[in-house]
Amino acid sequence: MPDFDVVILGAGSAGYSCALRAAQLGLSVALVDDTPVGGTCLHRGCIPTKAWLHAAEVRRTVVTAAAFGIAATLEGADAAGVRGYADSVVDQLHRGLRGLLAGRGVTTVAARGRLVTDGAGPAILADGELYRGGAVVIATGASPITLGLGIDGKRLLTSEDALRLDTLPRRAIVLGGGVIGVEFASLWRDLGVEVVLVEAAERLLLGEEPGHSRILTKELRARGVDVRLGAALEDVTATDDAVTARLGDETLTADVLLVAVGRRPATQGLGLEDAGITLGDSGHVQVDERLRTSARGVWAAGDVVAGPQLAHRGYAHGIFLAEQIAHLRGRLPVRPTLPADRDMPRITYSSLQLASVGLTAAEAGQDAQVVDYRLGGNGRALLLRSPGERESGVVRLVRRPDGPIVGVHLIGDNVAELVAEGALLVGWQATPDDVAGIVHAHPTLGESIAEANWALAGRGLHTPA
Ligand SMILES: Cc1cc2nc3c(=O)[nH]c(=O)nc-3n(C[C@H](O)[C@H](O)[C@H](O)COP(=O)(O)OP(=O)(O)OC[C@H]3O[C@@H](n4cnc5c(N)ncnc54)[C@H](O)[C@@H]3O)c2cc1C
Ligand SMILES: NC(=O)c1ccc[n+]([C@@H]2O[C@H](COP(=O)([O-])OP(=O)(O)OC[C@H]3O[C@@H](n4cnc5c(N)ncnc54)[C@H](O)[C@@H]3O)[C@@H](O)[C@H]2O)c1
Repeated sequence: MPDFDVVILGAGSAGYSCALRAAQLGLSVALVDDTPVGGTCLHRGCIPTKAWLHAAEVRRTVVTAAAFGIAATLEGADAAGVRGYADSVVDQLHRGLRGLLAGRGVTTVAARGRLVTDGAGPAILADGELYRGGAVVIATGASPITLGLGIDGKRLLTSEDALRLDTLPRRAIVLGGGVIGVEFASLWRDLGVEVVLVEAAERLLLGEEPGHSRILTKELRARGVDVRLGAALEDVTATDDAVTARLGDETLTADVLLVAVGRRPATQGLGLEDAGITLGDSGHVQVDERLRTSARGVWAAGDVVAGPQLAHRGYAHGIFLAEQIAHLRGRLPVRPTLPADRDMPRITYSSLQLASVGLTAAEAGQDAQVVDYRLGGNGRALLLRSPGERESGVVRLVRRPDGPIVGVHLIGDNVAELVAEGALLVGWQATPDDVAGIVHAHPTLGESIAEANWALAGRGLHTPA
């Protein structure tokens, strides 16, 4: 095999974005993965879960149609049908990605790989072939923590199994009230499943504003999810017929139990330590501020690097590394900048949705200025709720004293689409006065950001004096 400018191990969000950008900058690239290009996000994560969430929302729309004056009868929800819909979206994106990689001349290698180093520098060994790179990027992602629970894909599930079910469970236990647990609890409930959501901490979604966690918990409970906080499951047993688990004095019985207690970096068995790469206690690859590992010529990107595990962070890492490597080879005059983890927007696509970027009020400190604008005052937000549903949501802006906006925290229907404006406000370090003159169309959810800005600037329009 010829040498490449860049050899990338792992074709997920981080690896393939690095490949595409590097090829665009004129570098020769090999991309090694033993699964279809696109990684977790495309095949087992973001896209299929959002398809299931959307299908669940369609079912809920039918169930609540009468409240809008529309007569509709629900005949059922078909797991195979939802899977078919999810697969069709994944397939289309996968075909597009393969075409893009081929079109840019990226050499894709369908094989499991490992890092080797010798006197000639780093290389990836895959299928008995050595792919040597001027730069090697480790982007092998993460895999579910299973707590030794004996995942069987039928009764005891990871999120990947939950996306491949042939039939919907009647009853489900979801272990873990982080992003994956909350998204599955929400979508399964909307598909008619009885759900118990068990979280060890005292609230759901620990990284989010505590008040927003409370609103979400209340909303999930109102929709029938049995949310247990500060709770520990013991004695989990799966049989052919059911799964049981002890929760305090109670025994819970369900058709399936989803384990969603976090994901650990996939860094074992890759030859990393033999090649001189230092791993942290959590198994993450240790990198410096430019994503350099401790082995010369080897870089790391995405979920293998400690920090928020998000597809768009993977893209940001991949693009940054491609530009960094091109810069070092004199192909790009500008030295790129790595976006900070703090500026990564975060979204939980449950119903209600949570979306945020930047610092929470507590992180911003005691002297931070905080405004909460209730979406009950926003016409578009009210149109999206069924008549009679009380909680519309909240927009919270956090500002340094008379300084820039450092945090945007949203909860409500469809607020995920608003977080892009939040990312602009926080990323550009805008003050409320900087943006007070920008007109937002009516009636849109975006007006709620304008209202919250005006309130911070001391000139709220539709807010109490
Ligand atoms: C259920 C679920 C839902 C999610 N939803 C969202 C969401 O809505 N938004 C969001 O931003 N993030 C979401 N995520 C997180 C997101 O999927 C990850 O942050 C993202 O995929 C990380 O990209 P990556 O490139 O670092 O790793 P991955 O996408 O995991 O890619 C790593 C690749 O490396 C390959 N690989 C590993 N070892 C080897 C080896 N030895 N040889 C060859 N190939 C190897 C793997 O096969 C894989 O294809 C979700 C995750 C899950 C599990
Ligand atoms: N919409 C999105 O962006 C999205 C969607 C899904 C996943 N993801 C990414 O995937 C990663 C993994 O998600 P996750 O939800 O598995 O992990 P997580 O770390 O977000 O949440 C895990 C939760 O499980 C709880 N927990 C841990 N051990 C427990 C136990 N024994 N009993 C009960 N609760 C326990 C933790 O307190 C925590 O709240 C996340 O970091 C996230 O960034 C993102």
